[in-house]
Amino acid sequence: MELPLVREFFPELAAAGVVGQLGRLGASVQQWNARLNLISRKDAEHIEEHHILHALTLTKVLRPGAGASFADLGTGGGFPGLVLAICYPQCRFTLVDSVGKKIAAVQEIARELGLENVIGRAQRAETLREKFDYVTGRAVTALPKFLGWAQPLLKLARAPTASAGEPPNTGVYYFKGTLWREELAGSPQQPASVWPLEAWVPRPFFAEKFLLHFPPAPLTQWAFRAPVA
Ligand SMILES: C[S@@+](CC[C@H](N)C(=O)[O-])C[C@H]1O[C@@H](n2cnc3c(N)ncnc32)[C@H](O)[C@@H]1O
Repeated sequence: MELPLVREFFPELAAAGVVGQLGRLGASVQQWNARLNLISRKDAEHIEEHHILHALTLTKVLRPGAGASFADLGTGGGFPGLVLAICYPQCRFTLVDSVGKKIAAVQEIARELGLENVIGRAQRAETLREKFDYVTGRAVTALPKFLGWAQPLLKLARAPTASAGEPPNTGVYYFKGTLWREELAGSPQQPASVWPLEAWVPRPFFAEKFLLHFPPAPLTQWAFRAPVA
């Protein structure tokens, strides 16, 4: 699969030689989608923009060092997890979804692409007990609930970044529309950074879509309970 938009908006990835792998990922997910509803039919037709490009916006801010560990919660057809696994072969990715057949497909896609840095977990995110440097998610559940699953999975000690001297940027990365403000109103846990995706990919599909970053927080900060009405 040719990826002209990826080449246009992520020339650094073309230089890094990963566009071919991303194209094979797109083709493989489309093939699987014909058998199994991994992603919606409309999204499958626009897989480059809706899934690959969307997930790639994370590479504008992530700088994981070698050996860093990621959990992608509610990965569905492997987004953003599989895209990141291609971009960061030096890191380890645990892709989690409660639907077993989606994880079976994601594992098969990873095998077809020769991605040795991916493992799948068919289980509910809230039952995970491992620790990770990064937790990612898109379109999984409301933010307070997602943060409640994700924060306990984060290592509190910061992992090294790829370039010495850069600030540590581990934590939770979640994609969300403008609703994020409403969902976190009154919560002590506010994002440390909010990036509008349109700044990186100025196309209508990315309008009002954001990437939010929450650094690892001690228990007292993430265990927020909404006040009883
Ligand atoms: C709308 S899909 C999004 C999939 C993918 N993140 C994407 O952006 O294309 C939401 C996924 O979250 C999964 N999910 C929902 N609740 C979950 C939970 N508690 N633990 C693990 N996966 C969950 C669903 O099975 C589904 O595959």
